[in-house]
Amino acid sequence: MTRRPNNNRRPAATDGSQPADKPGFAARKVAADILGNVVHKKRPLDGELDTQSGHSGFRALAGNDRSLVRAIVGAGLRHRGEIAEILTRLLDRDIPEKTGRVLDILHVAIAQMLFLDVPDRAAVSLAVDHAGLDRRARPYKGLVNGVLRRLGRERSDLTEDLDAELLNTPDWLWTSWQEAYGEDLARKISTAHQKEAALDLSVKENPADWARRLDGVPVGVGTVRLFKKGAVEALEGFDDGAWWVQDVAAALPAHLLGNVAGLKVADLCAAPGGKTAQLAAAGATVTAIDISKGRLKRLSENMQRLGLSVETVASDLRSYEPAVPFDAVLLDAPCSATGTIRRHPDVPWIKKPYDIEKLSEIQAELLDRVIAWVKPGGLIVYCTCSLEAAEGETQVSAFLARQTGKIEVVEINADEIGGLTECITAEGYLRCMPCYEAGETPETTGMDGFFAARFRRS
Ligand SMILES: C[S@@+](CC[C@H](N)C(=O)[O-])C[C@H]1O[C@@H](n2cnc3c(N)ncnc32)[C@H](O)[C@@H]1O
Repeated sequence: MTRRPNNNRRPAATDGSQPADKPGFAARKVAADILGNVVHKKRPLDGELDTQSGHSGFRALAGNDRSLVRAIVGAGLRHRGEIAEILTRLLDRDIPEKTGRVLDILHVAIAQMLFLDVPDRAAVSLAVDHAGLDRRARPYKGLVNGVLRRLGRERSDLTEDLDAELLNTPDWLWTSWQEAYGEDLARKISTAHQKEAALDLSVKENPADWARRLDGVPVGVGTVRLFKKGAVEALEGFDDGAWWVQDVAAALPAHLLGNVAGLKVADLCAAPGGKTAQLAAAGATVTAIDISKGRLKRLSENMQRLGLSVETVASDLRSYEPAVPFDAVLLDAPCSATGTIRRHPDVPWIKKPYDIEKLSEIQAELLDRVIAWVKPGGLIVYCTCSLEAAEGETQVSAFLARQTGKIEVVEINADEIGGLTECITAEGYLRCMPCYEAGETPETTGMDGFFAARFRRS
């Protein structure tokens, strides 16, 4: 009987060791898997990188390899359009679908060669090993080797004239930003997305003192910005519940309700509780409502650490009715989260225009419902961490047209948001942009894209 060749046998490296055992191989393989899961299967990156419930290969890695995976996937997503364009310059024809992970392997290698401090030699050799060990990619091992070596040799020619801002933004998002803000601002937004965000903390009190203690800078209103990396749990004040992680822009909407001490405030779509904590720390009696029991559990854990007491309600706001109206309402509506791309570089590649359509329908429904949940004369703040006008400015225009006479806009003043005049629109709304700065800081690290509008019930 003639034996069929065993295509699944692992090839040995020249020194006799298996390529899969080489240092750094496991991290590259996991990076290609995760990149593929995000881009092709639309799985959120945070879920894949969760150390408890994420990708099994990621969970099995040591700490330094996990950091490497985060860096590779982050660069691969931030620069995805540039990498794809470089590949079209390198390849004579498209790589067919049936080649399995070949494209992901190439993206991972190019991300390292062009955007991380990894020697070409290591990136190329591990990519070639990976292709050799993957049953469907194996026939393309030579192509992977040839393409990556050519990139190493002809790097400057192949990367010339790349329109990074345009390439790294999916067409539909580019069109949306260009139509809403013009090309110049669309480019600045895209440029800001190439850079990782700083670590922003909302402090319960005394931001100047906490900035000194944590080696940070006070920005916005009650935010301390840090530029060092590392585990937040190890920072001073974490165990004592002195602060919580929250982008400077995300911290602004809660301030728009003014002095909430002694008021009954509904925090709608509250989990994991960044704004709940602000309101409770400012002395409000907070009812935090969210559809997700799991996320509310996290909110409760967060409040416990912070020593804050709030009521939690698990409910779909599309059917919820309060027993009595609140003094004020904050609606942080579910949205596309395109304002958080600096922190979540997967967002452009997992969201679609259809998501914006569906989400803006829910936002409109919630906006119409909440008017009755606040006492006459009470304030409603609506906000989204989105750059899309459909979830911000045009959403609110349509709301005002539907509810004429029942509500009025209360314009936002720059003094209420730490003097960030750039973030106030002509209509008196809040429009934060990733390319805006939150104050004078040693690094330009911007802020999340956020929209907020304030209304008073008639
Ligand atoms: C942007 S997040 C909220 C962030 C939160 N406000 C904070 O500051 O930490 C949106 C939240 O809306 C919740 N949500 C989505 N649809 C909902 C609905 N129909 N009713 C209630 N909550 C909903 C989600 O579970 C999610 O926690």
